[in-house]
Amino acid sequence: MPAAARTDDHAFAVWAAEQAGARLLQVREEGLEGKALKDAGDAAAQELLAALLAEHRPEDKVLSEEAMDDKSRLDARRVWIIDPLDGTREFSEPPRDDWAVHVALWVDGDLAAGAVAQPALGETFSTALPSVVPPRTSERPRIAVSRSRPPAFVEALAAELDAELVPMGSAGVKVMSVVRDVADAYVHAGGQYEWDNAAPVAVARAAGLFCSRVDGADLVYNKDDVQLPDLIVCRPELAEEIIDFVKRHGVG
Ligand SMILES: Nc1ncnc2c1ncn2[C@@H]1O[C@H](COP(=O)(O)O)[C@@H](OP(=O)(O)O)[C@H]1O
Ligand SMILES: [Mg+2]
Repeated sequence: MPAAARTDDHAFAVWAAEQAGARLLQVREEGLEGKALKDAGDAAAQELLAALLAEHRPEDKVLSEEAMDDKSRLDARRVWIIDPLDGTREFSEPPRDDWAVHVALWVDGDLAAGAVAQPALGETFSTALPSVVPPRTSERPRIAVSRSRPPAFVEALAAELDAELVPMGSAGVKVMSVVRDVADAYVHAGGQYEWDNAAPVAVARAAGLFCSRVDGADLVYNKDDVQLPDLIVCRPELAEEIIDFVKRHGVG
């Protein structure tokens, strides 16, 4: 473990996400396919992250997609919100690289640190070294959407903004696509959970991107109900138009 990760939560998030990412790359080499590969990936990454958190941050609570929800987190000051494998479907389709490991830390009411590892891309984005979003390379806005379940309203939004849709897997990968100038916005509705977007939003905010619910409200984490069904992450100049569209048309 790097010395900084002992005391620095940003560095710990990066290290833990990369450890789980390395484990997932190994699992992908074990000859499994389909559901067996998905299940093995979810289990291996969960086991590794749970062990690292128990050993190195024993006082903290954890909210994970792959573990029972321990409600004592609601009275805690520090809660790690993790998705050991986001984009499980794409993980099971090698050599796709649109899957990720999410590690976020929530402290006293808001996200305080986060890392999103994209192991098959060899990249980790984090609050340890906030990303600098490159200048926009596309004149037409590009909107990242779910590859397997794109929300219907995003097509109408794209038509209004004269935008192009860029389908890909994983919420973390879609948020990082905005950080990387592969897309200019990620707009989602219809279902998601805190672990799907906590670490990505921590990273995107640190990079200066706009992040909110689709109606412009704040994203709130470590709630009793962990559903967080919709969000926008975009270049700041696109936020008003997107929220305005949702106010006029809804997300139905
Ligand atoms: N309508 C929905 N309801 C619940 N979860 C959803 C959802 N749409 C997307 N997600 C979750 O968000 C993540 C990204 O999905 P997508 O690739 O379709 O954009 C996936 O996480 P997991 O892969 O961790 O299950 C997926 O389960
Ligand atoms: Mg997920």
